[in-house]
Amino acid sequence: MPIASFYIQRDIMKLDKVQITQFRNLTSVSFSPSPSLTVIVGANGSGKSSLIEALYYLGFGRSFRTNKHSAVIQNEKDNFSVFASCKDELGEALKLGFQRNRNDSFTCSINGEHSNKLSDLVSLVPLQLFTPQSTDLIIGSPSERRRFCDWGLFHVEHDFQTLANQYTKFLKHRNALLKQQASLTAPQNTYWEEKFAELGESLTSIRVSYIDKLTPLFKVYAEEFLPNFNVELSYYKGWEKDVSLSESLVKKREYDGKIGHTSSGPHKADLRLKVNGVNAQELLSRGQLRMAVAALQMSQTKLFNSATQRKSIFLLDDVGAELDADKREQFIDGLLKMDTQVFVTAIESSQLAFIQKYNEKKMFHVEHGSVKEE
Ligand SMILES: Nc1ncnc2c1ncn2[C@@H]1O[C@H](COP(=O)(O)OP(=O)(O)OP(=O)(O)O)[C@@H](O)[C@H]1O
Repeated sequence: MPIASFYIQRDIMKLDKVQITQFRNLTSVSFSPSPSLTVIVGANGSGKSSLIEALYYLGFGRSFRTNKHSAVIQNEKDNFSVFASCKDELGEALKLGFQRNRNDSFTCSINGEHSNKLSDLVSLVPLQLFTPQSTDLIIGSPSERRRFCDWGLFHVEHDFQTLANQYTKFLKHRNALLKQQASLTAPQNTYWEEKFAELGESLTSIRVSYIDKLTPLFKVYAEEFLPNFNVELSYYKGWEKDVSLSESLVKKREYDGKIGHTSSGPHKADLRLKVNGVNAQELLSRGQLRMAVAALQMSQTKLFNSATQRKSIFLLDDVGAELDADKREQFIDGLLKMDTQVFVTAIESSQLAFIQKYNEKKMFHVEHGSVKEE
């Protein structure tokens, strides 16, 4: 039986012990985070972001800083590993692990059972990240925003990943036909386009219904974080309005043939954010863009909680950068109110003076790759 189906009901709640080995400058680190707020403080280069990056591997199987897995493996070592123990919703212990080797192979483990299917692990660890670079969600390419929606769908809709994988397979096949300049209307090829259109429409309807649920939640957070702006979220499905995907594909066949790939479909979709009627990046300051990202992520957290009855994990790296004290507090307050397990890094604890008010917190100090509880 595949591990994922065995563990399908075994949703994790909170990480209660973390062990990181040979990850950047973290040779061997072990700590027990708070189920609520964990604060990690340390000087530049001490290893704070590395610790966040290692946790991120449990939720995504990759880094948010580099595409080269070998860059995070400690110099002169052959692999790194991250282990975490947590309780599932029945209160039973669950042990999760991820190991990546220099030869690029990796292993996920769930209660000692090994798997090389990443989704087995990451489906158990609903995790979001906020860093100073998170403004890419708004100013970056549409793929960033599709990834954002798809994170929610992956964790909320059981069939989403299978559908998305099938769609990608048919997209690749249609693109291959276009590159070979094959006739898409030839009897042996029509199946591919028809099926591609059908999958594309299904993927779109699942995304549209997700965005419909997200939008009212986002409105509430946007009013809180960007009170002086009129913020609107809309979804571009990836082809022209008022026609079906199949009609759009027919219309663009010649054009697609020239460019050698498919120009219509949910792989071209986008989530658009307008502020006072113009694109958000044209009007908002960097700090305000970050607040818009925070509002998007908070609404995603809220939707995740209500759709699954589960709680998620939130990593906030370098929270002092370009978020003023009030906004930091508002952000962390909001996440903790939703019973999210929050990890925050800062260079100095004075950047987080407001955390005194939280009872259930733990503070750690990172120095030259070692972590001590304060
Ligand atoms: N593969 C590696 N092996 C060993 N050390 C590494 C590796 N990659 C990076 N480092 C070192 O790990 C240290 C920790 O970096 P990290 O980015 O975690 O620091 P940080 O505490 O977040 O600092 P800042 O506040 O400047 O962002 C750095 O000194 C870096 O040079």
